Amino acid sequence: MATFTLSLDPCSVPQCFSPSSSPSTPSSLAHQLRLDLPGDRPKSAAVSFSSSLLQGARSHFPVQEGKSCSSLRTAAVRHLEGSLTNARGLRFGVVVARFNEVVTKLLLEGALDTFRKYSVQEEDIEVVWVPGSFEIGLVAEKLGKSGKFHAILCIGAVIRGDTSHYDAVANSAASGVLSAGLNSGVPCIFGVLTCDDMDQALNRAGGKSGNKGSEAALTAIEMASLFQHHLVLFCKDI
Ligand SMILES: Nc1c(NC[C@H](O)[C@H](O)[C@H](O)CO)[nH]c(=O)[nH]c1=O
Ligand SMILES: CC(=O)[C@@H](O)COP(=O)(O)O
Repeated sequence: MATFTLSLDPCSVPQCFSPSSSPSTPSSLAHQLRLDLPGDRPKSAAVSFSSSLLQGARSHFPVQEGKSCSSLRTAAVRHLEGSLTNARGLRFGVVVARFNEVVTKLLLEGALDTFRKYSVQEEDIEVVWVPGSFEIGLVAEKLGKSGKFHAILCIGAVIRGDTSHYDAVANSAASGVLSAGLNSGVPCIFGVLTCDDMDQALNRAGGKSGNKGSEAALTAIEMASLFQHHLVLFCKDI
């Protein structure tokens, strides 16, 4: 077994990944990423990463072996993937549009329910209401840049009317959330419905097509975990 130790300057870890309420704070010790690579690693082997700085007691995170891509997993290629099982301690901002509130409240309920089921603590969730989906991106970027959250979940419901207004709001919401993530370096998740009518929207807010708020919360947890547990050790500038 060959062991490689990679030392990282603690100053290189972006502030956004050391939320102010996190139990671990940067110390003068260098981060150490140890990769224990068996000579002939079996297909099912997981690579583990340790960081005493970032995780404290939660310092050992095996890379998840994805169910769907097992045929792509080889001994030589390292796969990094966020996990849904290590959500305790992750902090989430949720931006919710009031427009079509009958729908967005249900999406938010689904999201909060999912956070709870995956052990995200209520005190680690901040919900910010905005007038409509058009306003989501700006607030998401602000929250992302605050350094207080591991991911931002954006919730809205754009429902087609008689004019082209729908396209403007739907496209702006999507590009706003995308920009927020790119500009802040914090995952911003798109939980905004874009529907032709209210029936379509209600079906996706806890009706027969599931709850997209809940699905988006899962995406938020996975992305937060990917960044916090894996990428932060590799990518200084993310
Ligand atoms: N029509 C919908 C809107 N419109 C409002 C805009 O989002 C925005 O608040 C207004 O243009 C002021 O900037 N918002 C939705 O979330 N859903 C809609 O269907
Ligand atoms: C999506 C919407 O924007 C909607 O409220 C606007 O309706 P309309 O196109 O009939 O003005």
